[in-house]
Amino acid sequence: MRADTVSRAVSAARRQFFNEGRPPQSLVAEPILRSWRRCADRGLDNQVLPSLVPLTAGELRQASERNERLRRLSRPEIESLYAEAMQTGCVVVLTDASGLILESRGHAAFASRAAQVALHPGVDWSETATGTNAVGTALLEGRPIAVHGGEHYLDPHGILSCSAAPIMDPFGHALGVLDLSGPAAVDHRHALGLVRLAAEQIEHRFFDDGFAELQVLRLGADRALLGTAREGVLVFDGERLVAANRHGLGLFGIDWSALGSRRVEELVARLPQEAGIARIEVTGGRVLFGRLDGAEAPSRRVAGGVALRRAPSNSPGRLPQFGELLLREEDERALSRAVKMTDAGVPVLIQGETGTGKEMAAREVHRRGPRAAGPFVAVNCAAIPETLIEAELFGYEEGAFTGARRHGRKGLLREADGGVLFLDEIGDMPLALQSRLLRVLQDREVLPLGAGRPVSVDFALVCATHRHLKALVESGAFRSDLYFRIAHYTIELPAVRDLPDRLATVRELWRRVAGDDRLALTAGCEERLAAYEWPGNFRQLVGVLRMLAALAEPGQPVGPDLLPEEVGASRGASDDGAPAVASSEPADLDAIELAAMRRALDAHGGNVSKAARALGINRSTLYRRLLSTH
Ligand SMILES: Nc1ncnc2c1ncn2[C@@H]1O[C@H](COP(=O)(O)OP(=O)(O)OP(=O)(O)O)[C@@H](O)[C@H]1O
Repeated sequence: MRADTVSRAVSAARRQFFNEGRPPQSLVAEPILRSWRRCADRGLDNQVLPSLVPLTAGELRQASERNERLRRLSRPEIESLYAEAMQTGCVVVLTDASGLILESRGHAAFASRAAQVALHPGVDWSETATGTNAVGTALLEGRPIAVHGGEHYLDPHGILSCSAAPIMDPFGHALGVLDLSGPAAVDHRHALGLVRLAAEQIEHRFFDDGFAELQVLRLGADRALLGTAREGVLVFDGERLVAANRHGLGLFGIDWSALGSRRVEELVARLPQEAGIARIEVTGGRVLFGRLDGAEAPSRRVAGGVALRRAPSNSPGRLPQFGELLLREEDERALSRAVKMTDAGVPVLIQGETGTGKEMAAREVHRRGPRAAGPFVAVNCAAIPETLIEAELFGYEEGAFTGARRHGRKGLLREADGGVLFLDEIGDMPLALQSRLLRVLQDREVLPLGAGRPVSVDFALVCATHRHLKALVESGAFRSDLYFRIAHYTIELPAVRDLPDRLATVRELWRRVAGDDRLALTAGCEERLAAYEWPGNFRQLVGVLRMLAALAEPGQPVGPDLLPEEVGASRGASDDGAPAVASSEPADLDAIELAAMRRALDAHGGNVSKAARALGINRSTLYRRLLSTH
């Protein structure tokens, strides 16, 4: 009903704007209208999907390499949004600073529909290229934005509903955009809040390294915020403010243009002199809680920050662990043996359902083995288009085929020389390529396309699959000789539902994810998490825990009412009597979002502009959300 009203308003707005050439006052939010105007001024035709040529796989890889830090720091949030995307039929998208899609993961059914409008890696989603859309418009507006259905400039994009948040570095430059996109017909009202929180988490991670020589002041109106992504962070080089996160700037009502010019004394009366958390007087006589880490406070660094956020890695009574992986003891032993196997040149095959940690295990085997100083080259055999996989793996010489790069390409097998080659989803490798791979493994030589002579290679091989490889061999879909070549030593990673003590697993993962003793799960919430079957295994479980940590109110235990519906319903037992949210509080994400908006409004005396600013959304969005809930 509400969605109908909104989409009727948007249809009327489109009619007025595109057919009658007049501005649709108040029928769409201001940023959308601004964006429509920009597109119209550029002469973009709203009825035609422009032909967007995606980057080649090689060019995309180069773009990914250029954005390696962004991708690395975004990985945990992409994992948790991926879990969300799988549950809500969406895809999660990461772009670079220009709007080029670097990664897109999520629900296969929607991903293929999205691909019809070129929402896939290698395509430019800047506003200039694709008209009003969440990614491009968030980049231009410099803030999170949702663009639903007909709010997109191009008619064919009406099938999409997208929420995006720019990821800003500590100096105020956009590094990329995180986006959740799904079908327009489905109401994704909590998506914007989730991407905004995820972007904040990523931005916060940029302060974990790179500022060792400087003074890093962490501030919050509530001491429970310190150490979380919601703390304000200000970095001083001597007296001068040189970097900050948006919460830090927001506390003083300034923006990134203040970097380089503001001095310490213009912001705080006095930096803390003692280790640990102190009360700090800031401009205007306000008192905040703060902590100083940094060059001139080495003892403070030890006593203060890092320990608050990172739980000690050697706490007593820990579960068996291989690197970051939580495992059964027998799996830990099996993985230690795998390190010896790769050392001895024996290929290792890791089997397990999706999200059981196959890639993490392979990386750890590389990290612990004698080839740790060499490269780790991961190839997802299911993700590379069949037509490209040969060139990608084996490389080619200059001029080998039309469209080949000028100087040829080395190929991933040769890139892995001296290190570990990880062939993920090996069960999906086309049969013809299986023969070529087998030859490489036998001869330890690669023959690039168009090359006269083979080139010798030396890598350790780790393969992984979620498929039952033996059954594929029996059905003829996988070569038996290749199977016997790669499956000398096989490890089967367990599904979460098969772990011996799921409660202990949930607790240990929560300890890592929350990283803070002040964020606790209620016993009822823990029980439901332990009782659920977790079809997406650790990936899904970690994703849900990250979502809970992001939604948690500091100082309040997290109850089962914040759990996704299917997880919350996993057990009929009553809660432990210590619910995170009082029983009068709402029970789903939309309602939680609404409660957060109401609280923000209360906190700002009903001033919508201030409340919207505090929530990181624009005023008209806040109005729209509040009005749509009546
Ligand atoms: N055993 C584990 N202990 C802790 N976290 C885990 C474990 N396994 C997986 N994870 C979490 O799940 C995420 C996904 O892991 P990974 O990519 O290694 O799984 P996978 O089995 O290779 O999945 P897929 O088959 O879908 O590619 C990791 O980033 C991590 O957060």
